Amino acid sequence: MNQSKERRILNFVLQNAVRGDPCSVMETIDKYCSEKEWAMNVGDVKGVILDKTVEEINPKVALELGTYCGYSAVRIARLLKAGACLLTVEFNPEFAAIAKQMIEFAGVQDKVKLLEGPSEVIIPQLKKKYEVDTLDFVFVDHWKDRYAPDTILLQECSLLRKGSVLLADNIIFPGAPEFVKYIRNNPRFQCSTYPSYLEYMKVQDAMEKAVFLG
Ligand SMILES: Oc1cc(-c2ccc(F)cc2)cc2cncnc12
Ligand SMILES: [Mg+2]
Repeated sequence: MNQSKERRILNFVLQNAVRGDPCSVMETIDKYCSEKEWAMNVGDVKGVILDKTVEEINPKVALELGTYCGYSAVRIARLLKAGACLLTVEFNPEFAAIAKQMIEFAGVQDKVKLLEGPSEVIIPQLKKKYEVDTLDFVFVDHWKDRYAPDTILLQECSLLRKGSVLLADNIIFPGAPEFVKYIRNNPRFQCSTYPSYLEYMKVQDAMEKAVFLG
């Protein structure tokens, strides 16, 4: 049975990156996906916006919606301080299996908890099953038509507190119009837009930062 693109990305990392070195893993994924096969990692350009947001917040508890191959999980986890953790949600079992190996190879597994399942099922479990109180940071990077409902669900599950920060990928391309409409017209969020480019492409994209006001 021929290999998936995600398996080819992982194999390229296993053969070319430095085990235990998150930056090496990120650089190797970016090299493969810009030179050989495009893939929907947040990438090295929007990744800097993600880095700066994580460094500014210095989250103790972070959530990622949409793990894919684990690129942004590695990217976020490498910046987390001792005792901080990232919960990352992936509903596709093949992607989750690849991401698990990617996260372990990068050596950030002690900071990352990979939760396999649909976000609408996992989010309501975070408090009781995963012992989350509130989330300091949420990276929204899964299916665009889940962005708005999951943001509402996070609020309904009391997972946001005054100052919690959401950062959403792809609000221009592929776009998340319902989410943008919801979040920018919601007085409980302070929004700002970060124009950028689609990963590995000369195509405009942007990230939306939304601070929950409580
Ligand atoms: O960053 C992303 C990019 C694209 C995407 C797909 C097709 C295309 F042509 C261009 C871009 C899809 C995504 C799905 N989930 C999370 N992130 C994504
Ligand atoms: Mg994305």
